[in-house]
Amino acid sequence: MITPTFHFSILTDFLEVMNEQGCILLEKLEKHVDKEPFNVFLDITLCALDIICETAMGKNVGAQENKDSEYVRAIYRMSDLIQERQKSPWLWPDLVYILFKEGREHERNLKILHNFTDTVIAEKAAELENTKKMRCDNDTSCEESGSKKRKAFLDMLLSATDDEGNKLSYRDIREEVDTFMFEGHDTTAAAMNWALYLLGHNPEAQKKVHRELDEVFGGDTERPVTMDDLKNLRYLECVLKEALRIFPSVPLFARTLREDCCIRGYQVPKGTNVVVVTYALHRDPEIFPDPEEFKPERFFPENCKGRHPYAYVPFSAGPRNCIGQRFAQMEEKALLALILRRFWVDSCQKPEDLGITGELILRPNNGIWIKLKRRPNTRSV
Ligand code: HEM
Repeated sequence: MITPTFHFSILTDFLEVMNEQGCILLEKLEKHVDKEPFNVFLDITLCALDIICETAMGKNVGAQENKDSEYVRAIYRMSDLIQERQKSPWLWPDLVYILFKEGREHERNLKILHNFTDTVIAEKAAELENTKKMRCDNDTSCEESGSKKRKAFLDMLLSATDDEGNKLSYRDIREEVDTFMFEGHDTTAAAMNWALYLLGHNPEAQKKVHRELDEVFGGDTERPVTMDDLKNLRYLECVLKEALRIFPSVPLFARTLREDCCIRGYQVPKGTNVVVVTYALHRDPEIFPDPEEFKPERFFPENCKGRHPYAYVPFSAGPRNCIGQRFAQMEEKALLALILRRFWVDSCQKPEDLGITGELILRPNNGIWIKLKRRPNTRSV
C-alpha cells in the first residue's frame, strides 16, 4: 500500500527539497574552507533531518538553523533512550521502565513527538479536504491559484487506500510517519558521512568523482542537481555502494525462520531467530577480495556479474526490505554531488580514532573530522 508512494514523480519533488536543504548545508560548510579540521557529522545529520521532515510531513522544522528546537531535541533524546533500553533487559517491561526516570523521560519525549505529528496530520487532512474542492491536475500535483504545490509522503498516506478502498487510520498514519522520521535520516546521514570519510582517505577515487562531476555540471557549482544529473553520476553511485559495503548504516538485522533450513551444513529449525550481520557479510574475502580496501570499481556492472544477489544487502532483501532505498540513494547522491563539486575533502582520522559503534546504526562515536579546500576551476553562475 505504501511502496507505490515512492514513485518517480514524487521523488522528483523530493529532489527539490534535497537541493534546497543542501544549499543551506553548503553555506554552513563554506565557513570551514581552508580552516582547521572540523566535525561534519552533525551538520550532515541535521540536513538529513530537515529533508525527511519536509518530504515525509511537508513541514520545515529548520533543524539546520535551529538544532535546539523542542522537536529536534526530542528526536535525539528518544534515539539515545531507545538504545540504552535495548542494552538493558531489566528495562524492557513497560511497567518497570516507567518506574525509572529514563522511562518517564521517554514518555515526555514521546508526547512531544506525537503532539507534533498529530498536529501536522490534522493540518494536512484539513488542507486535503480544501484542495479536494479545487481542481487537481493529476495524482501528484495540485494547482492552487496557479502555483504547483509540493506533495509530502503524508499527503500520499492520507489518500492511500487498500484493495477494498479502506483508508489508513490516523494512528496507522502517525506510526508510518514516525517510522520514516527515525529510519529515514540517521541511516542516510551515517552513509553520507562514511562516504566523505572514505573519499577523504582515497584521493584517487575522489579525483575520479570530481572528473565525473565536471563532465556533468561543466564546473557550475550553483545550479540545482536534476534527475538527469543523478542518472549520469555513475562513478559516484559506485562510490556510495562501496561505502555502504564497508560501513553499512544498518550493520545487522534479525529475522525469525519460517521454515527449517540448512546453513553451511548446519540444520537450523524453523522459529529460530537469526541475525544477518551485513558488516561481516560484506567483508567475505571470496566475494570482495581485500575487503577493507575502498574500491568503487567493485560495483562496475562488469564486476558485479555472477555475484550472488544476497552477498551485498545494505538495504536488506525480500519482502521486508527497505522501502526508502531509492529515496536514500537519491539523497546521498544529490548531497554528495553538491558538496564535492565545490570542495576537496581531506579526512583527518585514522580508523582507530573513529570510535565505531554498531547499535541501531553504524556510527563514528567520535564524529567525522575533515578539512575542506575549495576546488580550483569551479565557477559560480
Ligand atoms: C542509506 C540509507 C538506508 C539504509 C542503509 C537502510 C537500510 C534498511 C534495512 C537494512 C532495513 C531492514 C531492517 C530490518 O528488517 O530490521 C530497512 C527497513 C526500512 N527502511 Fe531503510 N534504510 C535506509 C534509508 C531509509 C529511508 C531514507 C527511509 C524512508 C524514507 C527508510 C525506511 C525504511 C522503512 C519504513 C523500513 C521498514 C520496512 C519494513 O519493515 O517493511 N529507510 N532499511
